[in-house]
Amino acid sequence: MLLPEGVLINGLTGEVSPDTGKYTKRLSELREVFQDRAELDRMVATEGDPVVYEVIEYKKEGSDLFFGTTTMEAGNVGGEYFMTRGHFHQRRDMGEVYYTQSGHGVLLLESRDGETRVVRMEPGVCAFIPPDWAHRSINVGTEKLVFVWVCNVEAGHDYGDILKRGMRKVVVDRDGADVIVDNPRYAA
Ligand SMILES: O=P(O)(O)OC[C@H]1O[C@H](O)[C@H](O)[C@@H](O)[C@@H]1O
Ligand SMILES: [Fe+2]
Repeated sequence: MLLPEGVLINGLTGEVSPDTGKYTKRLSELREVFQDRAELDRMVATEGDPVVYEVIEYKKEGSDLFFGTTTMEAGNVGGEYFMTRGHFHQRRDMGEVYYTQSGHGVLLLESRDGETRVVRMEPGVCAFIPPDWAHRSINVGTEKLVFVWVCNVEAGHDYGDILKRGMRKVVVDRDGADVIVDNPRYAA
């Protein structure tokens, strides 16, 4: 029998206590994700391959739900803000919840038929990600972006389409403001 438990989450650092697993994504592992690969290579070589985000989870064998945090560093690659890979769920009938704790971000979503939506990620905003919308989070601020996510353990990740083609829109820095523009590399 699974037992109830209170899990302490630090909304400024993303620390989860207790946690059951974590991983870090560094810039060199996200080469397909960014437009300016020469600049990315330069940053990897000269800036010590910076951490872009860390995921910490709390998952109990036998449960239908799991949750955790994603903590995104501030930064950009040639003006394109640090972002997650982005994915659809393998299970097309399963959505997700993202509850922003600190920082400033953009949640970029794309439906199967190519509609784009944006939900601003600000502390206190709980984003509803409906089933079958691809989702990517982007740190557009100057501090860490920390959010709690809650998902069904069966949802799974489908990275294929997004890693291959990118999303239709990208979020870039223009004179300190975040703007959403067409992805120059997007190939339908
Ligand atoms: O897996 P990515 O698209 O790079 O996003 C990183 C992570 O972001 C959120 O925390 C999701 O809930 C995770 O399932 C996801 O893995
Ligand atoms: Fe997801």
